Amino acid sequence: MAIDWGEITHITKVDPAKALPADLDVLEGTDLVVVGGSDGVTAANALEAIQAIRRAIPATPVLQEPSSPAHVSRATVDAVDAIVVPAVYNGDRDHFVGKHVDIFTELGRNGASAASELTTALLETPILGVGYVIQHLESAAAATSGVDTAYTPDQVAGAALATETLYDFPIFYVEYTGRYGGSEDVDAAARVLEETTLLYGGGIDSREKAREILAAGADAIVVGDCFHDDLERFQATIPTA
Ligand SMILES: CC(C)=CCC/C(C)=C/CC/C(C)=C/CC/C(C)=C/COP(=O)(O)OP(=O)(O)O
Ligand SMILES: O=P(O)(O)OC[C@@H](O)CO
Repeated sequence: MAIDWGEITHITKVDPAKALPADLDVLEGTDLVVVGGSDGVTAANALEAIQAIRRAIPATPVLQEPSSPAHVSRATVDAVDAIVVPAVYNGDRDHFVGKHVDIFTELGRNGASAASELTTALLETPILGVGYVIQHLESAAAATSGVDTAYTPDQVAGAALATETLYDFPIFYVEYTGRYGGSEDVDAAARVLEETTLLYGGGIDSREKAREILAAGADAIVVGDCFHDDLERFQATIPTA
């Protein structure tokens, strides 16, 4: 299904290494689901989560965000609307360039010989690059990506502008995963972006925080932990019309 980013204000990030709530109807109000995580993810648990979400909300786009090639399989790729691939501006070289060249080297090699099932599936599926700035230094995402320094708001704006004018990724992501970072970075990024979709994630667990981030200019908020930890709070993060 085509994704109309202009219509998306609430995104749920589902970690396949964590248990899903028994009743997934709670996802009814979210506009898009991303399946991904840094620790304990496998292609098998990712597929299980994707399939359960598809069954619960068949009209909602579902994306997979692998943080390693081991998280994807022919089945996961076939089951989602797009794959999102992070590139971390304030991470180490591997997590902005190295891993991407590795994965496409592998895909090219397979494509040139007996095309593997996974290569074929990937080449038929939209792959969206996401420019990330990871601002919570104690998070698993920061450890995974070699992030040891947070960006100032001016640098966040610079990374956002580079995303739009140089790298041409469709999405820029201010990532505070596990901690609420407030609206300053979003405000800085929103001032320079015209076309690129601006996402904020990290510690959103209330209507007030959701509103603050959207009011600062994010196109959408991403809610992760709260979906796994507290469904009542999760529901409060879904903006009502
Ligand atoms: C296209 C295919 C098949 C695979 C891509 C595999 C690659 C190259 C992935 C990119 C590796 C990379 C840059 C990882 C960054 C990790 C990241 C930004 C994770 C996002 O954080 P969450 O996983 O949501 O956060 P927590 O786990 O901390 O909650
Ligand atoms: O888990 P939380 O803190 O809600 O963060 C959401 C998302 O940004 C994780 O990638």
